[in-house]
Amino acid sequence: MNHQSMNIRIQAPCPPSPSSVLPPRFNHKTPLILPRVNCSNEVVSHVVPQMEASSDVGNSSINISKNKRAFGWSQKQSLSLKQPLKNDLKPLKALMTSSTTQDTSASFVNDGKIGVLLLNLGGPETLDDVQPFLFNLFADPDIIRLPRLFRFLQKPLAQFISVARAPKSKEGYASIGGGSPLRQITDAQATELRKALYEKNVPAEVYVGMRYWHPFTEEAIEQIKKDGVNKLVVLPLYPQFSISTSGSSLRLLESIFREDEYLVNMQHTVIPSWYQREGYIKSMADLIEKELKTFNNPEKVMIFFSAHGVPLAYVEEAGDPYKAEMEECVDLIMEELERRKINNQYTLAYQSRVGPVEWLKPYTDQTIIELGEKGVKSLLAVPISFVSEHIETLEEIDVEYKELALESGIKEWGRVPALGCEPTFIRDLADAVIESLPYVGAMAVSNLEARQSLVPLGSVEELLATYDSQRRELPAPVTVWEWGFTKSAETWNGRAAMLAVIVLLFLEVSTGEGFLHQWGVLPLQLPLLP
Ligand SMILES: C=CC1=C(C)c2cc3[nH]c(cc4nc(cc5[nH]c(cc1n2)c(C)c5CCC(=O)O)C(CCC(=O)O)=C4C)c(C)c3C=C
Ligand SMILES: [Fe+2]
Repeated sequence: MNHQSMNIRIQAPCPPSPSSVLPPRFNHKTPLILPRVNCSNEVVSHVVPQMEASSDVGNSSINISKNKRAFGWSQKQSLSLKQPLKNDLKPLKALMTSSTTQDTSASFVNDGKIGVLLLNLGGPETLDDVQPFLFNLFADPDIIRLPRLFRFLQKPLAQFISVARAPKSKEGYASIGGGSPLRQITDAQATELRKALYEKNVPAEVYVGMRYWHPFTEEAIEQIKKDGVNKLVVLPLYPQFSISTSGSSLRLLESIFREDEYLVNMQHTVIPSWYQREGYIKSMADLIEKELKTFNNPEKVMIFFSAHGVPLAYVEEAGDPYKAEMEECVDLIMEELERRKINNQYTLAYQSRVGPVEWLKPYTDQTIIELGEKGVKSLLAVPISFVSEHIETLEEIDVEYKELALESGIKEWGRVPALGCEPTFIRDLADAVIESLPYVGAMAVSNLEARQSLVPLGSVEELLATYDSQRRELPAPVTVWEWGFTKSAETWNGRAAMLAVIVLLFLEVSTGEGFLHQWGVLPLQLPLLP
């Protein structure tokens, strides 16, 4: 990635250097909070605890330990700032307070029009949208990665898989009311975030850019340009970073930025993940604490964190920090609960796998069965990877997993709602945005201290350069053949079938004849994305 071509304006004291990319693991210490689904219009008072912000930026260790205490951070996530900070690193001071500071905002708000771009996945709004939505999803090389030689088949394959999967997906969406609630909830979150920013004296417009359905990221960017935004904070609505979610959206954004005169000159910064923010952790703990009280014996309930899975190779071969961030997130929530004298047993599993390859384990369905076998009687499901209700909470958890749990001997079942527009959460998102403002346009910071600082901020291209440099081609899931009815055999059969499909598709596309043409799947109606 060519940093020069992005023409970032550097505000930081030190010039950019090739070593200025963020560390390989996107384990950034950014703060945030989230609340619940009822996006009301209530006016929210500012209750973020005021922290004692030292004016002595030079003595970083003192500042940081104060913050750690105030946040109640664990030893595990303590900051590794060993060297003293330089006095000229002013933005860091702002980032060290969770109260986010009217004074911080004042100095950055006045000279420019601020925009916040919320990135999300998007979902079909009607049943007719389901197949084209799935096409967009499977056409994304960050979701299905074909070997270089077969890249030209990405769209035909996406068409094939989306058509094949659409009936099952449609059933799911039909059962939750005929479409995904994602757009409505994300719009409401944007509205509440704008209000929260305004209440903190930071007037900013908030935009929603979806990856696979309306309003597409491209549409949001057009609006951002029309509105004359010149300082942009990019905030993916995924607490934990994954190549398949935030990474994919940032990659798209980077390609849009690269090709656009206006955007090349717009200052921006990115908050790549924020699962470790005090506000988010406390909001999750609040929801869990509240839901536990609905059980007959709250202390006997197994807290069951269920995260959306990703293929194992993303983590093991491509360096996706998703699993590590997820585990740390769960630890932080449990530590917060322990501080509240809630010492329940807990577990983490991964749901929603698709396709023939191995995904992150343990799988949610298998874990539920095992817990039933072990005699667990009460289970509280906690969706952990996403902050809105969506098909995988409303259908997969509430219907499929609940049924499985009851069949497996679990007697009492509960589910924590997604955060949605919980006021504490939205306020913390606003704080995260405000804390990032000093970094808008300043991300080519070569300063080691800044890169080690608590905030995982980075410009789009720097983040992606880092993650690209870590990542190799996604490998085959199994490399050795084993005889018998084994996992290996299953995988190789799957691969053989996939190869056959690819060859057939290739023949179809090149000859214009075949069973897909007979079924009307081909010729393709491709241009769903610009
Ligand atoms: C952190 C959240 C998510 C991760 C990680 C993720 C990875 C991932 N997903 C698929 C395949 C599908 N995802 C689908 C929908 C969907 N996925 C997420 C979140 C994550 N996905 C959301 C929020 C949604 C939208 C839900 C809605 O309400 O509309 C779908 C479509 C639904 C279905 O048919 O099941 C698919 C397919 C892969 C392959 C993947 C990682 C590589
Ligand atoms: Fe997904």
